[in-house]
Amino acid sequence: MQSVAKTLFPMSSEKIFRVALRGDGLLHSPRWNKGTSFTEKERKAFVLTGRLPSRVNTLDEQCERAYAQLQSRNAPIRKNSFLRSLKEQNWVLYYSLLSRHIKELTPIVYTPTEGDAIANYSHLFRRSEGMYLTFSHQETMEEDFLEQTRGRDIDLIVCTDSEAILGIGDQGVGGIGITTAKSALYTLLAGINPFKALSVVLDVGTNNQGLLDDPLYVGWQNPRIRGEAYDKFIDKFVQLVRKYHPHCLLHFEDFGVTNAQRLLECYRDEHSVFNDDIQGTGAVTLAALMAAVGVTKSKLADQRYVIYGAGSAGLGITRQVRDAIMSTDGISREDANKKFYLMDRYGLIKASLGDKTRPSLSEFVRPDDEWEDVPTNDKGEVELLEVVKKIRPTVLIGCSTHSGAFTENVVKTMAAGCDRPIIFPLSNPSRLVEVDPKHANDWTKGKALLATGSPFPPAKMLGGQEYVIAECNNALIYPGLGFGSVLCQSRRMRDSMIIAGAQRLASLSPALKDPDNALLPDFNDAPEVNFEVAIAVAEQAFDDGIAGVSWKKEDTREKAKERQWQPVYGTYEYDEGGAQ
Ligand SMILES: NC(=O)c1ccc[n+]([C@@H]2O[C@H](COP(=O)([O-])OP(=O)(O)OC[C@H]3O[C@@H](n4cnc5c(N)ncnc54)[C@H](O)[C@@H]3O)[C@@H](O)[C@H]2O)c1
Ligand SMILES: O=C(O)C[C@H](O)C(=O)O
Ligand SMILES: [Mn+2]
Repeated sequence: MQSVAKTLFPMSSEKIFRVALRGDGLLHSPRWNKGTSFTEKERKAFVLTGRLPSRVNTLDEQCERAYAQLQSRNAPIRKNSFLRSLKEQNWVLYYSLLSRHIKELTPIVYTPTEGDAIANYSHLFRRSEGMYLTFSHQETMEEDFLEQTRGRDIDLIVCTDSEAILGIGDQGVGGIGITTAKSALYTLLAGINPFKALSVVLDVGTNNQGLLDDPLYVGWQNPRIRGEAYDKFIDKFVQLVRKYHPHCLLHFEDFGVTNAQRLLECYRDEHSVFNDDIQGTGAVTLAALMAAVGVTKSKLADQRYVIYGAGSAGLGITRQVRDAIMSTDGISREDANKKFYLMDRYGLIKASLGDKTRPSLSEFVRPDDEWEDVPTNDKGEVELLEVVKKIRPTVLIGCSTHSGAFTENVVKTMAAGCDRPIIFPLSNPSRLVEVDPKHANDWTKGKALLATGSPFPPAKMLGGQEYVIAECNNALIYPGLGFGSVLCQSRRMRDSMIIAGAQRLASLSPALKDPDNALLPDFNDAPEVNFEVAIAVAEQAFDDGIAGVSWKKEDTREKAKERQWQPVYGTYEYDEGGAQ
């Protein structure tokens, strides 16, 4: 695939906008501001002549200047704050710059750097972005919500309660940063109009002691609300979304493991809701696994899976792959369940763990008698090495936040038991990875099929050639899944739509053509890939009879192109009754 930004975002637009803002109001609106790109005619019409230096720049020139300014900052976190400030000033310039340097700049505005920005949110704070709905102010929730959404046709709402941000845990109000990052990627990679997207932090307090003790913390300094009061607060918010924006996609991000699955089940039959950590991660990992079994010329059903870290991502992956095994290989649910060995902080999930495991894991609990002959640690837990020795897994997936858990011994033992071990250390940010892919590659003499959650440099294969480490991050699929459902106004995000998206992504794997190539498409191609995913999702909604639009399935591709927001300047005409 060739450079995507060029095909998706042509560099000129004939669009004419009627705009009501003038002067400073216009220059301070990131939606409308063009900075030095306002034409002579616009400068006169919008009283900008004395407010701007005389030279009119093209968008290319603006991007060149902004890129040079960015390069003068060395630390990724400083680049992150520069780009945040650019987003506050001018959306077209921000997204245009990112789309020209996707692979270089995504890690700056998203994982891993955004993790550092979130962890330091209160200290780096300059300006608010998005919507802050706080438990202690819930009596004004509806007013607060309407204040920012009135008159806006919202397509997408990304929300978090910040309990499990990336792999860095409870981040309190700083979690707003993951919602704005996820939302930015919806625009960058799928063309969701940023004016139609909303980022929301549901501030229900925090159990992060560092934040509770920090005098500069900007969120609600109170222990996390739990139980019925929490459920009511979340429900109040969801019902507002349903009431005012019945067609929008509600994306849940980084909720804690005790709430994520529960909330998804609670609302998915009444609104288009999507949990990225469960469903997005499940879908992208399924696509990577489909590609990997294509390389090993086997089937998903032939594998023995060890899933290390049975939280939202671990269980989401397990269920997604289990469902695919059932539907593509015609195996019963019970038999498909048996192919998975789930592990968590108490070792292998087996029956005698009792209450230590969550009810949602019940289908995958291993019987105790299966493990009677296996040594345990002094707490009676079965550790990863023992599981690997006994099961001889062909697939080992990490989503535990346990950095370094896949030790040399574990990886070498696995490699001794199968020809091409499939090893996906998916924990983010990079420093939490279960094994550095370079080590996994060396310890398996280049035989491992690898994918990680954050970007890593290529490894060297035995013959000296480079092995590109696939970036198995949900960003390769969630923008497309979301855009697909928004496009066809399905009002539900069905499993069948997610599977259609995963299959489309798998069909784009470079490893299909060359087994030594990466398991997933390069991140530079993420816009094109997400576009294809969106088409597959919308077409599936038509097949399922739940597309809510008047056009026909055959028109999906064309409608998708029309619907995409592009980071290019239109032409403005002043109109008192125009857009603000
Ligand atoms: N690559 C991706 O697209 C992607 C997507 C989602 C999550 N993730 C990453 O996966 C990790 C988990 O995310 P999540 O949303 O599932 O979080 P989560 O909190 O729901 O789950 C983490 C699970 O790991 C378990 N765990 C913690 N320490 C462990 C240990 N030492 N050994 C075994 N298990 C342990 C926890 O008990 C919990 O069940 C994070 O690092 C996150 O960044 C990656
Ligand atoms: O945000 C990411 O990079 C992926 C994922 O949703 C995560 O929580 O790690
Ligand atoms: Mn996440």
